[in-house]
Amino acid sequence: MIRIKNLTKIYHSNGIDIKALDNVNLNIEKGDIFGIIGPSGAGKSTLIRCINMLEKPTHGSIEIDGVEMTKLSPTELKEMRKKVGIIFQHFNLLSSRTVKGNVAFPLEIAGLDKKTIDNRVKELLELVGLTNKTDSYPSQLSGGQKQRVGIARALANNPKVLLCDEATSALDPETTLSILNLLKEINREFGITIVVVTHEMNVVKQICNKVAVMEKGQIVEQGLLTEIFANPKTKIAQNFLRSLTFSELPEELKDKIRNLHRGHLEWKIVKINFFGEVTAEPILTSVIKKFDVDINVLYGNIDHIQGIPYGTLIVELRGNNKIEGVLRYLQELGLEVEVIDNV
Ligand SMILES: Nc1ncnc2c1ncn2[C@@H]1O[C@H](COP(=O)(O)OP(=O)(O)OP(=O)(O)O)[C@@H](O)[C@H]1O
Repeated sequence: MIRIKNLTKIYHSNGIDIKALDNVNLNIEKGDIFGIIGPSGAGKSTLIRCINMLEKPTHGSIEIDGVEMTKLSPTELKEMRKKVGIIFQHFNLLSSRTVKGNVAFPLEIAGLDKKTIDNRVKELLELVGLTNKTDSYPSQLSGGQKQRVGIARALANNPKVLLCDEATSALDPETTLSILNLLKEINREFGITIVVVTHEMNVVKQICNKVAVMEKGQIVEQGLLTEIFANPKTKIAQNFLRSLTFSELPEELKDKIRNLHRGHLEWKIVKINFFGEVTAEPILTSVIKKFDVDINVLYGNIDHIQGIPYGTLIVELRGNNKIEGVLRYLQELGLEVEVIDNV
């Protein structure tokens, strides 16, 4: 559906060259919800804006549905852009137009007659759940409602691809979830391919089937979300996954740890992060059997991404001269292990 080959984008700013994209190669298949993640400045927005030629690549090729985007005339590009909708972090609505007027805008530009436009706008507002806001202005809407208008507008010309540039970054978690559910529904119902640029792993976790990780203008890792999740190869992907577990201990847990009765045995508080097929329970059982230590589970949190478990366990290990061996064993099993010294 989208084939990107050797894509490079260099910005020229105040006499210096900034290589925002450095030889990017990417294949996005029809029906994918494809996540592009990476830290600030990695080149995510530049990449998504190159896909619909809002940014002109310095070199390389972008093919959508068999059409080479970089070679189109202005008229051909205008026609092709109807196939590629885009939504933005700050919605980019026209403040002087009502909800209806915003959604109608691309249809007016396409030169459709008033009756067709009215019918299509009605259909779109029903789809995004905004029929009761038809005549409201953007300033009268919540962030989530504004993004729903953005989505209706982006879908107006029946695109094959929907690009989402940090589309939920300005929204609270609950509203984010409702927008992500709407995107999922659109993907399922109309088979629209969706490309999602985000710096939040949580967004990717909710909706994407595939993901590419970007760093310094390059794609450093890509594949099925489940594969990357089960076996992240780069440091940056590992860090993104870590953002799904918690880094700061809850106060109640700190109190609990401070008040533990220790006795005379050697002890350590250990945080274990696990992703993928390695699940916690059999591991703890085998540690107890193998090392003859006591394990006191202080905290546990397990969630799933598309059926794959991940989570955090905080345990107290007790047992003289055994603990270092346990830590090594857990690491060998591929678990991320951290000794918590100070709480
Ligand atoms: N119009 C521009 N002119 C000059 N440099 C730019 C321009 N747009 C982006 N850049 C630079 O290109 C690099 C990539 O920027 P880009 O916005 O694509 O990254 P990003 O991953 O989307 O970051 P963020 O998550 O902060 O939006 C950065 O170094 C940025 O400063």
